[in-house]
Amino acid sequence: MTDLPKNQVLAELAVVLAKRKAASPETSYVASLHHKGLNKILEKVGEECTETIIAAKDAEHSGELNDVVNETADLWFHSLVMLSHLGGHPDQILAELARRFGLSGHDEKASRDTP
Ligand SMILES: N=c1c2ncn([C@@H]3O[C@H](COP(=O)(O)OP(=O)(O)OP(=O)(O)O)[C@@H](O)[C@H]3O)c2ncn1[C@@H]1O[C@H](COP(=O)(O)O)[C@@H](O)[C@H]1O
Repeated sequence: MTDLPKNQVLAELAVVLAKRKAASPETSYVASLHHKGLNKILEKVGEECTETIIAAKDAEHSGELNDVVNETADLWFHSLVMLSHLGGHPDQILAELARRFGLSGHDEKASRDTP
C-alpha cells in the first residue's frame, strides 16, 4: 500500500512492469510471467476475465462489490502485463479512450457501417 496518487498509478506501474522484464523470475511474479511468455500471460488474462464475470454475477444478487473490485484489479493488472510484454504502454490505451470520449458508441458504429 502506498500513497501514490491514483492518476499516477498506471504510469508508475508501467515503469515497474518494464523493469521486471530483466528481473529474476525467482523473486518477481511479473518477471515469472514475462519469462513464461505470452501464452501464459494470455491464460492469466482469460482466467481473470472469467473470475471478474463470476464476481459481477454474484454482486448483482449480493450488492457487495469487494470481489468485483479485486477481480477487476487482477484483470487490469494482467492486461497491463500483456501490453508491457508486447512493448506497449498504458498511455496508448488512455489516448484511445480519450479519442473516443464524447463519441457515442452508436454513432461510431454507424460511421463504420457506412460504405
Ligand atoms: N498489481 C499487482 C498484482 N495484482 C495481482 N498480482 C498477483 O497476481 C497473481 C495471480 O493471481 P491469482 O489470483 O491467479 O493467484 P494464483 O492462484 O497464485 O496464480 P497462479 O497459481 O495461477 O499462478 C497473484 O500472485 C497476485 O499477487 C499482482 N502482482 C504484482 N502487482 C504489481 O506489480 C509489481 C511487481 O510485482 P513483482 O514482479 O511480483 O515484484 C508489484 O509491486 C505490484 O505493484
